[in-house]
Amino acid sequence: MNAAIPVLTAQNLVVEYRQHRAVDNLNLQIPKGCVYALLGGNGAGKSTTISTFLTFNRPSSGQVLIEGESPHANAELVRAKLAYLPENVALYDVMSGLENLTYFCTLANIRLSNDQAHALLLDSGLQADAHQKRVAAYSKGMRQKVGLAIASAKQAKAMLLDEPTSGLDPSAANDFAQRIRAAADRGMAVLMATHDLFNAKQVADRIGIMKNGRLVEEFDAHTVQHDELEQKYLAHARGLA
Ligand SMILES: Nc1ncnc2c1ncn2[C@@H]1O[C@H](COP(=O)(O)OP(=O)(O)OP(=O)(O)O)[C@@H](O)[C@H]1O
Repeated sequence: MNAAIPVLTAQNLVVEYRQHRAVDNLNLQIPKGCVYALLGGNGAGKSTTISTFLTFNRPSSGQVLIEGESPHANAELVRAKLAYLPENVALYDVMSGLENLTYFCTLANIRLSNDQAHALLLDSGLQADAHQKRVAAYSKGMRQKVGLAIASAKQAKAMLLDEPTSGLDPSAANDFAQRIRAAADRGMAVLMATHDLFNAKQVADRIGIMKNGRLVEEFDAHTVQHDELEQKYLAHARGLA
């Protein structure tokens, strides 16, 4: 792949539900190794953007691209290149974390040895004594770690996360943020929709604020302090920006 091509691109993306424009001329580029946090109030269009990359929605006009190719023209791209962690990671409750990981990898034609599966779970932060326990007994944070292990095993080029830290206690949210950062540092591109400004500041390289389907502001996360970020966010939410 040409290194100059971003992993995830939205080009003049418009997504409409009947008459309602949920995403309005969105332009985004997320290169390898970048964590992009998409902020915005309820109904801003964040989840619709993520769903469009996953081909759950079709663009009304414009396009999304994965490494320069449209997943709407080649559906295989989503399976081969993306990992998706929704707010509640869908796993089989009757199986252990280890069994879920190997099962989902088998579906993706990836064979893991027992040692590789344990190593992936450990690397994703799931403590060893939980690997063989049924997922029914897992906390939300533990389920997410299995989701991260699946994403790592797939060697996904990009990970899409919707509200990943909602409902996690501060310590679990911090731990999760560090795992996301580590995945990006290994080269993954990450698009994360979140209401968690603290987490966004902590983990992201770029931050975009959406309102009424439009990207109203975008900046380098390292150039703003947490309180500035909160002020920017509130100014857009209150219509003052
Ligand atoms: N399946 C759907 N059918 C019709 N309208 C929808 C559908 N999904 C979302 N919408 C509308 O599209 C707009 C954008 O919704 P979206 O869920 O993308 O926002 P969001 O920024 O993710 O919000 P939240 O933070 O509440 O999850 C909203 O006005 C929402 O009501």
